[in-house]
Amino acid sequence: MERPGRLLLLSELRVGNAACDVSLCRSLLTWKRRSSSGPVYHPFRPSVSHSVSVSEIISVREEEESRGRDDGSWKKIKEREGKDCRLAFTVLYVERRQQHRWRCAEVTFTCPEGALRQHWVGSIREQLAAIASRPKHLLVYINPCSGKRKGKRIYEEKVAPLFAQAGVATQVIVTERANYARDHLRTEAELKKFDGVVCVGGDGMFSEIIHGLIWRTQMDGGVDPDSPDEALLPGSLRIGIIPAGSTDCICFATVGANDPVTSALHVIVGDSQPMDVCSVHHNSTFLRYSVSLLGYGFYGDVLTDSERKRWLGPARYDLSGVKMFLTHHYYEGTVSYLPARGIKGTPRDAARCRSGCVVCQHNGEQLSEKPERYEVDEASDSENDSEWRTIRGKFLAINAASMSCACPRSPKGLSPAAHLADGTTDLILVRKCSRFDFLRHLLRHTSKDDQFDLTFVEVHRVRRFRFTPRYCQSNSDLDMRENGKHQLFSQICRDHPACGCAPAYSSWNCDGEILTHTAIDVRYRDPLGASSRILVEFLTQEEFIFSFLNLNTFSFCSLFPRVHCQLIKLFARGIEEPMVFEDLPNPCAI
Ligand SMILES: Nc1ncnc2c1ncn2[C@@H]1O[C@H](COP(=O)(O)OP(=O)(O)OP(=O)(O)O)[C@@H](O)[C@H]1O
Ligand SMILES: CCCCCCCCCCCCC/C=C/[C@@H](O)[C@H](CO)NC(=O)CCCCC
Ligand SMILES: [Ca+2]
Repeated sequence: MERPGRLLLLSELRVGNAACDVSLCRSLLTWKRRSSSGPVYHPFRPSVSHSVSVSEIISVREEEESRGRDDGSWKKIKEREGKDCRLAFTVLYVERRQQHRWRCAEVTFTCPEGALRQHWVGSIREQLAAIASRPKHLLVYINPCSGKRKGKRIYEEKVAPLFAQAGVATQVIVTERANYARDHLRTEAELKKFDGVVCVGGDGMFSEIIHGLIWRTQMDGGVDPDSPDEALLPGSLRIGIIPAGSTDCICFATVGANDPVTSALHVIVGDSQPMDVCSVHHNSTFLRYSVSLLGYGFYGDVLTDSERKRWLGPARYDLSGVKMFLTHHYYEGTVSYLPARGIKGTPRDAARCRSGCVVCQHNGEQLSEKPERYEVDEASDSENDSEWRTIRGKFLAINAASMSCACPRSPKGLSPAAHLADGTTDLILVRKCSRFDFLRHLLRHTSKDDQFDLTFVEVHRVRRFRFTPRYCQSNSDLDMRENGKHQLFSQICRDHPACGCAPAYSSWNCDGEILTHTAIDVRYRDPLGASSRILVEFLTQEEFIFSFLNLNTFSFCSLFPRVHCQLIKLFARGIEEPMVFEDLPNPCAI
């Protein structure tokens, strides 16, 4: 029962034809039909109560007589009820639908007198204004080329009206080229003016935003993003994703749906979901950040192949997926990893990362409370350290999933028990096996069966890992020149299958972007270290050869990813547990 001291307002108002007891407490707006009201008194029908948390109210508006609906229904209501519409106000709020979708519902209350309406509207607005986490000014980037190229329309038709209703001001930028948003955030955007950044697009667009924001934060804070040992500074701006892409994996895994209206509502109510970010390095060179999948082998090859089929839209992944499955390439090399210690959770848990996840909370606190220990541990990390484990073999896929990677194609994701914000990534190794077995593994991503319960699959929860393809194992940049040539020719052979030469290298799929030599451009600002200079020199030669042969992929030999716990925050709350039956909204309630 609500303590009387917390009750702000209690009135008898009408909702449609029904008289209702309406109350506003500090956190709840409730309206309950009086059991004797309505056209027919029904002694056995229980009076129905609705409650909306103030935190999920989008806005409140005063109804105007002139706010005409086309059919003049306001006039009809007025005549029917004998009421003055100027005494009515409407509350817009979040309503939960199936499959984690949210919609904007509304309820109109009619007051017996104008002063009471003012009191109600004023009180609700005051409550909303007191919610500090709600964004008031957003910077919005729209990728007009994402997915089915509907980003602009989705924003204008579904999202902008909601932001306007909620009084959220926006500066909207339609990108003119790839990396436009990233570069704008890095150099030009006046970030102090905004409470958050929203991207309309797919995972690639989200990736641009985090690259821009994380870079800017490190520059402003004097942190060297190249160093794999330096702790990165968390940014202050939250990021919203309005899904309009082909996979929308980050949106799906943080909200539970890839639905623009749902995502817009999560932004409006000011949700906050921390997320891990994996920084990928080659020696002392930063390459890219990843929040979802860092994949070598199958997913690298699917992505490389699908990029040539962009014109097909989202279907390109299906076609390339089948093609690369039939091709059945495996890659030889060494995986080393640093198992995550002192944390809760394993990749084989039945429990899932859900809204308010205790595993993420626990591990996040653990890492923030003991940063020194974490740093000391990391400083002593080396391949000789007994903590590091090494596996050599032939692999069809090497995947690191920093979160589940759930998406419409695979609703439970690549690593169903992975966590959004626990400071770890799940390293999944799929060893060479028959096509039939690999198909069993892949198909289990779409069913309830456990994709890890197979002899040729292993999964480890790690903080850092390294993969070195066999032909790079000398691991020296100078040797990379020779290996680069090897890579170059195996690439040619891949494109000319008649010669029967299997490629020695795959590409890295980093959140749906191929890790190419162009990744290196983000680090030119600093004086280069000696080994990096050799690498860049090498890359420049390769760039020339690649562009001459029109080949655009390049695989870095040894990659060194490291997870940064809860580095960024999204306008999301994690996937909510399904509601119990009684909580479901009853459309016939009043
Ligand atoms: N104006 C633009 N013209 C061309 N490309 C752009 C433009 N703006 C952004 N891009 C690039 O388009 C690429 C794909 O965008 P995005 O990720 O939004 O869609 P998608 O690939 O269809 O979806 P997903 O990543 O979910 O599979 C990104 O790499 C992004 O950098
Ligand atoms: C023979 C076929 C059997 C079918 C098996 C289906 C298995 C589906 C697993 C889906 C895993 C999605 C991983 C998500 C990765 C994203 O970070 C990335 C960016 O959007 N998307 C891709 O790389 C796009 C990669 C899409 C791969 C299908
Ligand atoms: Ca994680």
